[in-house]
Amino acid sequence: MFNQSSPSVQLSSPTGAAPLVNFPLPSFLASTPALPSWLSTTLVIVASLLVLEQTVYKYRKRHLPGPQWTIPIIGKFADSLNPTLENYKTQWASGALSALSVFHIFIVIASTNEYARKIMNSPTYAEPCLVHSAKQVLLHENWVFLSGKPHVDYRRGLNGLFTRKALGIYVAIQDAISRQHFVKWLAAAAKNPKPEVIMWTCRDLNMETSLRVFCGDHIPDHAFKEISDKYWAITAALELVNFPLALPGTKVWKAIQARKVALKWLALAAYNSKAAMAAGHEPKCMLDEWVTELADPNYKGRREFSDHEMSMVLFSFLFASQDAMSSGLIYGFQHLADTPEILAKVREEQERARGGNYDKPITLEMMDEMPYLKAFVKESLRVKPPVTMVPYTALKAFPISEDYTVPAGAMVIPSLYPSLHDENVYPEPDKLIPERWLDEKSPANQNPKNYMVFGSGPHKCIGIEYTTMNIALVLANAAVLMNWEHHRTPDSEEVQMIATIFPKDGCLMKFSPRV
Ligand code: HEM
Repeated sequence: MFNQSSPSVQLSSPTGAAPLVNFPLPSFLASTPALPSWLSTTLVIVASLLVLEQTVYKYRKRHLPGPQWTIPIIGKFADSLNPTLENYKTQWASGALSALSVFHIFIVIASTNEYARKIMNSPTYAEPCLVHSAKQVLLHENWVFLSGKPHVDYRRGLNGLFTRKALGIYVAIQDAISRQHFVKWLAAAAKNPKPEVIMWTCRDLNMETSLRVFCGDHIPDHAFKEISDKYWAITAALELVNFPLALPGTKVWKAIQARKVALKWLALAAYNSKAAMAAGHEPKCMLDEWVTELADPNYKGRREFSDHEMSMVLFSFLFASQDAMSSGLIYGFQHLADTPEILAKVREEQERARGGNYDKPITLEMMDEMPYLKAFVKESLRVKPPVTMVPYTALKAFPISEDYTVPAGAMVIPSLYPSLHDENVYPEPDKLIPERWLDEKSPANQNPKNYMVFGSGPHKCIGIEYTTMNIALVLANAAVLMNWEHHRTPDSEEVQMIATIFPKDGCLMKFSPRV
């Protein structure tokens, strides 16, 4: 195909020194005098652009493991459309840092705990970009995209929404909603002798819990349904890199429409909450807590938040929690069903902590008496971490190691999964062993930096206590009110990656009342 005596395209290095590449043109281009000049010019331009693309890729990748060439224009787009944990495991195994490219977005993947934490703790070099579509979906002005001091200050103002006092309000809502959903689950199971996929039922439970915790009664019931029905469009758009234009009909466009609906209702809730608190009502949800805190004369931070701004904050919480929490709940159910000895211990603890009275709503004080359940939740999230990696963007050239600098503008992805499956810290890393969290001297407890389920650094998850409390509470009520059998399939242990991770078969369960 290539002829040594053909003319060549030369590309200079950025320093202007020797050419980086001297690429011979294919002989059919060089020696076809019959081609019209416009066509040969076009072909030369196209060939030059293709060569440039490869050269830039190789220049950025340098010695990192990864494909030697990138597929023209789209790169590894096909893989990013259908990501698998197996492919990522191969990528992680290829090196502490490795590279690939999708739609000209150069991506560096970090697999070790050291590099993952370095990326997440270097705010001057890198900031979270979540996924490529996140700014379109969440809106550019959303607080989660702030960095440095403005981010720290804004976040400090939100910490009041996750205090123990606030969690005490939320726990009552979570308890009531989980019971209502279990009644529905049992009624549906009584009518249908076959096991059912719990992927959707868990997502519905989580959506209603989140919206009621965030908004209480400040939005009507049909708003829950509308947000819930449309939310899948947002999940579906969370590919690492999407088709670049949000044209009508594309996944990102559909996600934007769903966000508009959610923001409309959340802003109405903010408006109603402000009115209710001004009228002297008791705080009953997260918004009420927020509005009350802002009105407290001792409160030091910023006091004015528009309804739209509040709606964007709540939407950031919904966005951060809907997929991750649903994943955590589904694997919680699956893990308990697959390990009856652990479920038996959870039930024994429930008996002790609740004195056998399961009609009484769970309180935070009761949850303090459930260390085994909390250890189980922590371990279940470790074995199957909902978030396996968190994409960041390099704000400037980022000298991540002695011999490699991530180019400015590249995506740089700290992977969480490998840290959570490090066998030096978690012997038998794929095995579910809640006890490893009950022994303070265990390697798991001695190496807290490896527990990356919620990230690390200034953007570490703000909802950690909220999350563990909610998953623990749902499983606590489920364990005492229901029995459930896992219908195992060849795909039960296979992982499907849709923003977060789920069992590939959707997790088939058969529920029955516990009498
Ligand atoms: C199983 C459930 C959850 C998991 C696994 C999870 C995990 C994470 C991870 C890995 C990050 C990125 C951290 C980083 O960049 O260092 C994050 C950020 C965040 N999470 Fe969560 N999360 C969960 C639930 C929640 C919930 C329930 C909320 C809110 C109610 C929430 C709110 C947030 C927010 C707002 C951020 C961005 C924080 C910032 O930029 O400062 N998450 N979460």
